[in-house]
Amino acid sequence: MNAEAETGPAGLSVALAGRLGAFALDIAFAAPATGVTALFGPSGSGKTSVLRGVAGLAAFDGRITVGDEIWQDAASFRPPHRRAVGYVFQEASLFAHLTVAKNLVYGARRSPGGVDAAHHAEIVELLGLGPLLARAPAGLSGGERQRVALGRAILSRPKLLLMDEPLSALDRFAKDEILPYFEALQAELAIPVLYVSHDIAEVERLADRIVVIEKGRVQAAGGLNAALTDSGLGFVRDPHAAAVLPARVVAYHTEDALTELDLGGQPVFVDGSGPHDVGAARRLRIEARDVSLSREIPTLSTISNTLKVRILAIEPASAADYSVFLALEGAEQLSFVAKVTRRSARRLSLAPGDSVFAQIKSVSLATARAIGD
Ligand SMILES: Nc1ncnc2c1ncn2[C@@H]1O[C@H](COP(=O)(O)OP(=O)(O)OP(=O)(O)O)[C@@H](O)[C@H]1O
Repeated sequence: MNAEAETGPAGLSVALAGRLGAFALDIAFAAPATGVTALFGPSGSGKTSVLRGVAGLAAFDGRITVGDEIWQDAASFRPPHRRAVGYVFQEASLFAHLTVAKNLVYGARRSPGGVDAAHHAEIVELLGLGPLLARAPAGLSGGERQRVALGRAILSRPKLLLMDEPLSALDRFAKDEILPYFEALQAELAIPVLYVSHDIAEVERLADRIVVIEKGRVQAAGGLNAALTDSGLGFVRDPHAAAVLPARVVAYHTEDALTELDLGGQPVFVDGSGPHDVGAARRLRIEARDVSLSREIPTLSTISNTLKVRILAIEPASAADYSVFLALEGAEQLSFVAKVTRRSARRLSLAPGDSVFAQIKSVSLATARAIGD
């Protein structure tokens, strides 16, 4: 996967270097003007330090530009209060003595345009905050508090949204409840979002791009699909390793309750997901262990999703298995991975460059969100 720096003039560009005690940070990456860029990496790799540096809360050397604004370079350093960031932390720090309604407009009152009623109504609607407005923070659940914190951050009209593991303090149930709100909101945001996480399931659902950080350095950066299926990165070694691919809804087949999508020119059928808007972009999640390979079109099979693919590479996954890296025929930039036994790979004489058929046992819509470009 190649590091990419092309984001156009309105994007975010970050280059920071410096020390925090014994820890050395030296990173550079770019993010497009819209969409979610996940900063992903192990604990202590420097993710929070990057966000703090971007917000001006930690003083590193370097250069930061947001749209046409220079926040920092060799000659200048904007202090934190002059960097229009919305910052959402692990634990929402709401004002205990103010209602949700007043917490929400706290940031907006200080923003240049003040409170915009239409924007306010839209954010309240997207985050489902209406029923909470009169409540005090003390009575809210963890997920509700995070929705309020996110609403407040956005109503301050930031040029950049920073989210530092906003779901990590929540249990799985609360996470599942809040994720659809995050997805809906992020699809509407017209600013770059940096999202720190070490939960790959969150990244699969929310991110458009990934910057992998390790020991204070950028290990890799690129689009979600490319990162998740990069043999050089660790994602494919997870037992639940999955690729996430952009698809478009073509039709809903009422008689079978199946949604048909177009994946790089090939049809894919997804069940149980109800009617969808024809033409809408969606992301598909395909787990490597749900993919099997065949030399011929499997006709006598109950599996309905078969994709024409080309083998890019074959690598050992365990003593018994290989990871087979695949590109979609006709849309080679889209990739996914099959986990197959070494025995089967030998039996089929699988080799890089071969055209084969991938049968997908289970394919799901990872989220209601599309993958941004
Ligand atoms: N003010 C500081 N002084 C000294 N060392 C610091 C300071 N702030 C952070 N560090 C160190 O810098 C390294 C990176 O920390 P950082 O919080 O950025 O990592 P992270 O990737 O966000 O980790 P986590 O996922 O655990 O939050 C850590 O080793 C940390 O101990």
